[in-house]
Amino acid sequence: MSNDIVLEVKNLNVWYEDFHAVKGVSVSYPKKSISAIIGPSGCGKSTFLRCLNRIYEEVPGARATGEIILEGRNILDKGVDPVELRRRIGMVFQKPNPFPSMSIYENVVIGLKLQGIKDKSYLMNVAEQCLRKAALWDEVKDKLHQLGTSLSGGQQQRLCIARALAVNPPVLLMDEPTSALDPIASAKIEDLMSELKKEYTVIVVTHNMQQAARIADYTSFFVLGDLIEHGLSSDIFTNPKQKKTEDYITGRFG
Ligand SMILES: Nc1ncnc2c1ncn2[C@@H]1O[C@H](COP(=O)(O)OP(=O)(O)OP(=O)(O)O)[C@@H](O)[C@H]1O
Repeated sequence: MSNDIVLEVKNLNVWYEDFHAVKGVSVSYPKKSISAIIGPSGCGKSTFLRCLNRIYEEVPGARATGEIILEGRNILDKGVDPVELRRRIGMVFQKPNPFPSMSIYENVVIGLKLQGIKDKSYLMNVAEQCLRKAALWDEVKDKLHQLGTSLSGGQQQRLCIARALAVNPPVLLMDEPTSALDPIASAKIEDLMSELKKEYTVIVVTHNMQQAARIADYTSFFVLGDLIEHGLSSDIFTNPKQKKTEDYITGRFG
């Protein structure tokens, strides 16, 4: 695996019982880049993303074969602790999901507290850094002890991003992170993603092709569990190699 690659997926297959949802997908993710996953509803985008930090396992009857190599290990191996894995591969969901009983500050530092870190000044320092990285600090610095759920939807999503960053994962997964937000809040998250790629690798599922074209360096196009095409977004959106990709991006199919 080249040094520039942080995550490499090799021949990934996923089944829900006997339904084959992801079919032999191979793709590599370079460090410090944004990759988008696009495709029609039900094509396996979320299933694929959910394999990358193994949360697919929470669906009874779901199983995956193949390899997902992170830091030299196949994360699908039974010996890999999923809790530890999720500290290396963070995730942000479609609907902002701050912990409802926790303050803004507690939401950010909970991952570190669960690791046994108690030093208050260290925790406050990390909270500030992560809220700054999530472009939320200025809006919340005077109310860190209010409930996370008291924030607006877009602020809650940035809080969830800050929470994911607190354990310093090299890879951040985002499953339609802006689809529940208004256009202004969405634009803020897009700007934030472009900022985050200076340090992190971001892999995002989106229904919004304009969003993929705007922010993603690379795009994967899925249909019915197959990866039809993966490449530079500039190629996928202006000069796709596959007829199916062209039909999809021009709105003739999907
Ligand atoms: N928990 C599940 N049990 C059984 N089948 C599932 C489950 N989750 C998803 N599937 C099936 O797997 C396929 C891929 O679903 P997935 O949610 O990954 O698609 P998607 O591309 O993310 O769709 P959407 O864009 O609509 O969110 C679909 O046919 C779906 O019905």
